[in-house]
Amino acid sequence: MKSLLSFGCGNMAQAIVEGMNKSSKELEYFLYTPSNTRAIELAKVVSGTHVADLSKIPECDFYMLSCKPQQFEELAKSIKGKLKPSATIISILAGTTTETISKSLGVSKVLRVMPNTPSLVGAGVNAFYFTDEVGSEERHFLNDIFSGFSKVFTFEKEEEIDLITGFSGSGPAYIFEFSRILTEKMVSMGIARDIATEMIKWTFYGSSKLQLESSDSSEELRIKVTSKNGVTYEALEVFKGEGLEKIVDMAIDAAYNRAVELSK
Ligand SMILES: NC(=O)C1=CN([C@@H]2O[C@H](COP(=O)(O)OP(=O)(O)OC[C@H]3O[C@@H](n4cnc5c(N)ncnc54)[C@H](O)[C@@H]3O)[C@@H](O)[C@H]2O)C=CC1
Ligand SMILES: O=C(O)[C@@H]1CCC=N1
Repeated sequence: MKSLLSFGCGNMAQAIVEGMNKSSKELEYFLYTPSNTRAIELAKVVSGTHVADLSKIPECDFYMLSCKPQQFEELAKSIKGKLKPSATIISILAGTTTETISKSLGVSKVLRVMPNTPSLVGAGVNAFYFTDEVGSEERHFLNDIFSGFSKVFTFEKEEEIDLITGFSGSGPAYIFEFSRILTEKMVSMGIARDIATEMIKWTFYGSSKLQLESSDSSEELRIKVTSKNGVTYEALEVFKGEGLEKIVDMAIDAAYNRAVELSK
């Protein structure tokens, strides 16, 4: 059995570790957070081991960096030179490059991942970039483990990870925000909150399922909903008139610029 230690057990690490644990029994988990609480909680959920402090770090096959990019420097200082030398580092940090990780930790085998939170329910999207030093056996193992709870896309150019961050990494937040706005509008028009919440959730779920299972493009699927002189058309005209596409374009550029800023 291989082992993985996660440094940080926040929202994203929890989604990945729980996703892994549900889909595979090939890993033993070690969990660390500075304040202990969430590491203890996650250790219980995945029958793992809580690491109380960094004075003695267990020898593991994989170490996952799961703190915020801004917390990495502090983490790196506390773990440099204490990791099993043959281990592969998995980083989920937005922006932070494999070069920074390699230099800060004195390591060369790094998998940089851009995950997303639907990993928690087995429907994540994970983008991979490996440094050259990661061998094919580790690449296959990691690909299999992550594929158990997500769709894995491997990129050959590291810059592409920054590029896709504002799409698949941040994407769930856009969906949840759109979902929130629709739900609130429905409630304001008199529909009971619990009914509105369920109806919007199912509308998103059904639309995603249809999009995945249909051979139609998203545009064709949209056209099939939009009756001539009908209801949907009026709503879509407002989106068009108010510049929804431009707004999305600007938002994605802002996300990308931030990812690039974090990589410096
Ligand atoms: N939340 C998301 O949807 C996504 C997050 N990410 C990346 O995942 C990483 C974590 O994000 P979240 O889970 O959302 O943040 P979070 O704030 O929920 O979790 C951060 C975790 O790091 C721990 N931590 C803080 N300082 C530390 C230190 N010095 N050493 C070890 N652990 C430390 C915290 O205790 C906490 O458990 C970030 O780098 C982010 O860029 C990437 C894609 C999606
Ligand atoms: O907001 C962030 O910086 C991270 C990266 C993508 C999703 N969460």
